[in-house]
Amino acid sequence: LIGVTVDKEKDFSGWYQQILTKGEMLDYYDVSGCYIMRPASYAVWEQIQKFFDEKIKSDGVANAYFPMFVSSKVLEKEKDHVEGFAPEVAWVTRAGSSDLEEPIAIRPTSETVMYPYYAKWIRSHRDLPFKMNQWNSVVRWEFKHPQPFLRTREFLWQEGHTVHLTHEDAEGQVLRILDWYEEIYRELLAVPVVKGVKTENEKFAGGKFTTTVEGYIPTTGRGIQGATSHHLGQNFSKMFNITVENPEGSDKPKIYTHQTSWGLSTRVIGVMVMIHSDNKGLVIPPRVSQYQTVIIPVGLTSKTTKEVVDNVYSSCKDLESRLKASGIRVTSDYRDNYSPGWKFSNWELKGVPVRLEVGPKDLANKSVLAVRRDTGAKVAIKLDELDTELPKLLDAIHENLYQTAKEKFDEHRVLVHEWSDFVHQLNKKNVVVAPWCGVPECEDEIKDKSAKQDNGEDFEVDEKAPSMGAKSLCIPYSQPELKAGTKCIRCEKAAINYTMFGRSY
Ligand SMILES: O=C(C[C@H]1NCCC[C@H]1O)Cn1cnc2c(c1=O)CCCC2
Ligand SMILES: [Mg+2]
Repeated sequence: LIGVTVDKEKDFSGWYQQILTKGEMLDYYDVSGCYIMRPASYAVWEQIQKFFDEKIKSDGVANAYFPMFVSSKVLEKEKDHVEGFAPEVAWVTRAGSSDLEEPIAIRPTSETVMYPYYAKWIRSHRDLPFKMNQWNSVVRWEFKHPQPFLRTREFLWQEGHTVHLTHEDAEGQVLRILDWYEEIYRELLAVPVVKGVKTENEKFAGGKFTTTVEGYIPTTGRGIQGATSHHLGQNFSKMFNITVENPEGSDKPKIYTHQTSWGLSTRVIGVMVMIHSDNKGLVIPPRVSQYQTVIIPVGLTSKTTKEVVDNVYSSCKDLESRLKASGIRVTSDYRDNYSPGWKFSNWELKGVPVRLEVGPKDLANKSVLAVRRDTGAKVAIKLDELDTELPKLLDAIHENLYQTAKEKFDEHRVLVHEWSDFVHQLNKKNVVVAPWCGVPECEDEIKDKSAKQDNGEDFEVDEKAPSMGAKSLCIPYSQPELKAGTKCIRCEKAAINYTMFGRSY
């Protein structure tokens, strides 16, 4: 097993594929666009599930499970948002050698699966707020170039769907979930994101408004949508007749309920890897790493006496059980057919945050040598202080990963007021915050006119690469002050806000 042979800056997608497979996070599968999540990446997803499940349960959300199959008459009930995506819907048309009477869709999302039953179960305003979530997988038969974790034909996610008596109650739900999404990124994945609202062009067509957390990939200078939380208004309750009797009296008209839906998927793992990992392999933030520490015996040669060897191994095993008892996710590498040096590279490839080297000299000093994966720094830690020092070291690593990524994002998010500067900044791997008029046609124009090189030439179209046109990423909640008379970055209309634009995934 050799290390990474591709440079992150020179061949980003080749590098990305290599560290995922060599770091044993993922393997390729014989159905195109589908991948195997191996334990190292599934462990990340489990940490995210643990964190988020606790939050939503504290908010009164119940988990449930609905069938993955959707009949065509039900799926096509939500006309406007399905037909836009219809090419992505996968259908079952045959079982064994006999064709099905009616083809059956595999869920691409579960609105049309769940909402007919919401209409059946929700009768009185006392049933509200009604909150359910599914941890499941969905299928979208994407035709664009697949990317592990970022664009796959099946992915794991959670999809939350809530029902409220009022618009405001639903809005509160949307924003609470958005805050928890931001917290997953910041506190678990050490990834900074910008919270905001999607423009009319980019929002979920079936909803009222879409909120989002937007990430940034420094190597490509591209923005990436991290998760979305939608206010659906009464669009779906009118379509599926999800109503409650009026609390003010049964003679009053029934109330169409106000709904939300929100989703975060295994795409987050791809974002984390792309931001933190390096040319030695994966760098996994400690709070989501399958193993936070790996213990490796060192300093043993063919001349070392059996007594010393045994003492090193027994000390390692004691250390391992002590750290496990204090809640650290620890593993060890006692393979006697590999050298310590080989092991160091192997565990760096896997991205384990801290390596503990344990040798006769260390034990003589009653210490171990801790080596950080993020900076490579080495620090001797007293054996009897490990229980307190190691958690601190892991938190320091998390903080460093987050601050490093935040500085990069802040440095590459530039304020632009002149169109002549817009494309130039994109070509310097920046995302742009610019005054904007809010008109959808203007956004289309910005996308068309921004797929340019600095000399004004178009980029040659590479069907494998995502487009070079800049999309709106979000209207950030934190807005620069909009001075009266400020013009839209692209057209001469008055600007109504500052919007973040960027090339994206
Ligand atoms: O899925 C959503 C909205 C919503 N679904 C639930 C989780 C939150 C949010 O993603 C949008 N959407 C995306 N993609 C597709 C559809 C779709 O509705 C329907 C048809 C197939 C492809
Ligand atoms: Mg899609």
